[in-house]
Amino acid sequence: MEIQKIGVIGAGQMGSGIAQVAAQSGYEVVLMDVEELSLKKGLEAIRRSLDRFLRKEKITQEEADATLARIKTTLNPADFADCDLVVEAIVENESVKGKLFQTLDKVVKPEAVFASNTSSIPITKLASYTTRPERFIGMHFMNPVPLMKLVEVIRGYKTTDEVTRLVMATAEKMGKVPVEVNDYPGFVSNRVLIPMLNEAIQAVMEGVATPEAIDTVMKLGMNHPMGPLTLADFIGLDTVLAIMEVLYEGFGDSKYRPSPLLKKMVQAGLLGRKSGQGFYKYD
Ligand SMILES: CC(=O)CC(=O)SCCNC(=O)CCNC(=O)[C@H](O)C(C)(C)COP(=O)(O)OP(=O)(O)OC[C@H]1O[C@@H](n2cnc3c(N)ncnc32)[C@H](O)[C@@H]1OP(=O)(O)O
Ligand SMILES: NC(=O)c1ccc[n+]([C@@H]2O[C@H](COP(=O)([O-])OP(=O)(O)OC[C@H]3O[C@@H](n4cnc5c(N)ncnc54)[C@H](O)[C@@H]3O)[C@@H](O)[C@H]2O)c1
Repeated sequence: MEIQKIGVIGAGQMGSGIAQVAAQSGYEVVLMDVEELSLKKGLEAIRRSLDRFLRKEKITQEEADATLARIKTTLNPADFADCDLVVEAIVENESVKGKLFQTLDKVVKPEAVFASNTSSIPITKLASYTTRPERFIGMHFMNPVPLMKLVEVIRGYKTTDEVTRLVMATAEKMGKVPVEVNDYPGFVSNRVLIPMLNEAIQAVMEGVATPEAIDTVMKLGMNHPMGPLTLADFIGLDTVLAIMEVLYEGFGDSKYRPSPLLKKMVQAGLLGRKSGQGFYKYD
């Protein structure tokens, strides 16, 4: 089987980035969301990113135009019927993702591969919502997708070798470096990263230091490109909380208990950059 047409569901931070790199790599792309406004915002984010590459002469105007021409948007899952690969990047919630995959399973051709960009939810669990667990896999991109090289590839319990090879090759064609990891909550990336962010949030709650000071310590002390609070705001505090809850539930270990401050901020709608405020304010 060859991948020619890729469906992407969710036009948020990750979905818009995945649609962009897929289209930049020559794939035909269908991008879906629940409302026109989200699709419009997703396309705007893609244009902004392409403009940045244009300014740095990393791409030509023709390449930017061709990339946008390869992306079709829709609100209708039926438009995914002839996709070869469908990548899901919607809210980090198992039952919402499961319901979506049940819908897709009925309309997308049986030989198509389903991939989830989930940050933490076990792939074997998500695959169990479909009738094609052999053709279900985790394809975990990093934020911001156009810049970050890594794609964590996670097999479910029933994922075939053929599907794993196909998805690794697709990630390479997108200019990414696929790394295969086993199917445990948070995989490798978030099992290691997100507890660090949660601990930094705990340090803010306990008054160890201000967010600015904590970020400066990690940037100058550990050469991190972004401090942990800036990164948490960048990822989205709702997503950071959802990942901690998956780790806590998945491992049953109190070391993964989400910070009460994190919970309170999400309850207050302070989700970080995407809501205009988190630990910092954004224009
Ligand atoms: C949660 C999960 O499930 C998994 C995850 O993703 S975990 C999060 C993983 N991601 C990270 O850890 C990101 C850490 N941060 C970084 O690496 C860097 O801050 C960054 C690459 C995001 C930005 O780099 P920066 O130097 O801090 O800021 P900035 O100056 O804005 O950007 C650097 C360059 O990239 C460009 N750039 C940034 N975002 C871009 C985008 N989306 N598209 C195109 N270009 C972009 C900027 O234009 C800038 O270009 P110049 O060199 O010409 O100035
Ligand atoms: N933010 C990150 O740094 C990051 C990195 C890697 C993976 N992820 C994962 O990617 C997924 C998306 O995260 P995000 O940060 O892009 O979130 P986001 O909030 O920016 O975007 C999610 C998008 O999905 C749409 N959506 C929600 N339910 C939908 C449905 N049923 N059908 C179609 N569209 C729907 C929303 O309207 C929104 O536009 C999550 O599983 C997250 O854990 C996030």
